[in-house]
Amino acid sequence: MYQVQTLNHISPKGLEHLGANLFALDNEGSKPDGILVRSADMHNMELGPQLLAVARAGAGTNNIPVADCSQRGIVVFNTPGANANAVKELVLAGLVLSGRKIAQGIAWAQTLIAQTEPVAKLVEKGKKQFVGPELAGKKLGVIGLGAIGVKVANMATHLGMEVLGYDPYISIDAAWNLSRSVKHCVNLSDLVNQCDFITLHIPATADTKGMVNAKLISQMKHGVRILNFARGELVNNVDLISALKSGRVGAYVCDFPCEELLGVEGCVCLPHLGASTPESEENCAVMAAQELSDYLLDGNIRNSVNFPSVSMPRGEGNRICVIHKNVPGMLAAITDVANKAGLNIENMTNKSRGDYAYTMLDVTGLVPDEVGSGLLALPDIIRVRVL
Ligand SMILES: NC(=O)c1ccc[n+]([C@@H]2O[C@H](COP(=O)([O-])OP(=O)(O)OC[C@H]3O[C@@H](n4cnc5c(N)ncnc54)[C@H](O)[C@@H]3O)[C@@H](O)[C@H]2O)c1
Ligand SMILES: O=C(O)CC[C@@H](O)C(=O)O
Repeated sequence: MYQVQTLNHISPKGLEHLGANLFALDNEGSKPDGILVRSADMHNMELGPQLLAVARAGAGTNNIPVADCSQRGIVVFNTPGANANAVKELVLAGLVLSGRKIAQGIAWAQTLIAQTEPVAKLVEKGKKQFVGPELAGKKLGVIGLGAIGVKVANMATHLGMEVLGYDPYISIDAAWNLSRSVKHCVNLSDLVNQCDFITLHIPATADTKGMVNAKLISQMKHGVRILNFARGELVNNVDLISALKSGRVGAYVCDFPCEELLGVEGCVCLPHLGASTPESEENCAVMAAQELSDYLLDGNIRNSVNFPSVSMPRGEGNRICVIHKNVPGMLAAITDVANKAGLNIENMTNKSRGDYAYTMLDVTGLVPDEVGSGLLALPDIIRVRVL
């Protein structure tokens, strides 16, 4: 029985994929084998030696200590694309909110109840302060053309916008899905200096944190409207607030409120609602639970952010799963231990990713305990499981 801890609310539709006879859900989680998480910050969490995997029901994994997990042989999964439509739809709202001063208009309309003049008269007198531009005919810059960025870019072409995209690491799949009317920018300056609206769809990493700063803003068009449904850390808030005050930035719509942004004129903060639809919560939970179950029960890895994708159909015998360093001689050393134990290797697969690699052997015959201990005694072996 595997113990699974949930650190956030995970849609019950996803949890149904963890069969009650094989998995025990334990929210106190003293010694979980697997963790299901959404946005809970795991950086200061103590991760026990028994922990095998963390499945993020969502896209961003910056709340998880991924490098530390890799070193300890903990597989981290995410759910690529599972919430992309939900975010795309909220970006549509964000585009309109950034231009038409809707949030400010709604807040103002609420104040009219206390006035002496009739509300309808006050509305017609006051509405001119909330005039804002249409989207059609304007230029939208999409930074990051992954699962969400591609959907946003394609949607914007249907709104009559001219769309420019920047992503030096775009995947082949994403490129195939991108509308051919999206203009490809080879550098960021080329995108930011011509766009009326800019939307961010990149992960928060050491390279991207604080990417929207005074220097980049100085290259943008005066009055540019910026949307951030990716991560708060991508934007230097001090620089952004000063640009909002000077009018260089016309509006900032973001999904990541923080102390300094609240109450700033021109800034519209949503409470991290990008993925908050029943459909997306369910998609993410189902995908994350399936990934976790497939790894815990059969050792297969799909959609990991720190280990390679490795899957093999399960045969009759035992399966030996080995997480190891990506260094020469490992396969020979692993198969040598199996051979010495008299095991016949029926099927085998091995893949590497960066500094790490994963090998699975399907063997006939019972696997003696000394195989596990023999493998673990080898240099550069991180984790061994016999399933
Ligand atoms: N607001 C929300 O609730 C919500 C929901 C989902 C995702 N997100 C955030 O949005 C991000 C993107 O999600 P996704 O599903 O599209 O992820 P994704 O991995 O499919 O796409 C990210 C894209 O960014 C590109 N990229 C990376 N570094 C870049 C850089 N320096 N410049 C330009 N492009 C760069 C990658 O090549 C990739 O194509 C996530 O990492 C997450 O932080 C937020
Ligand atoms: O779980 C959520 O509500 C947000 C998820 C989102 O930030 C993501 O990166 O996928």
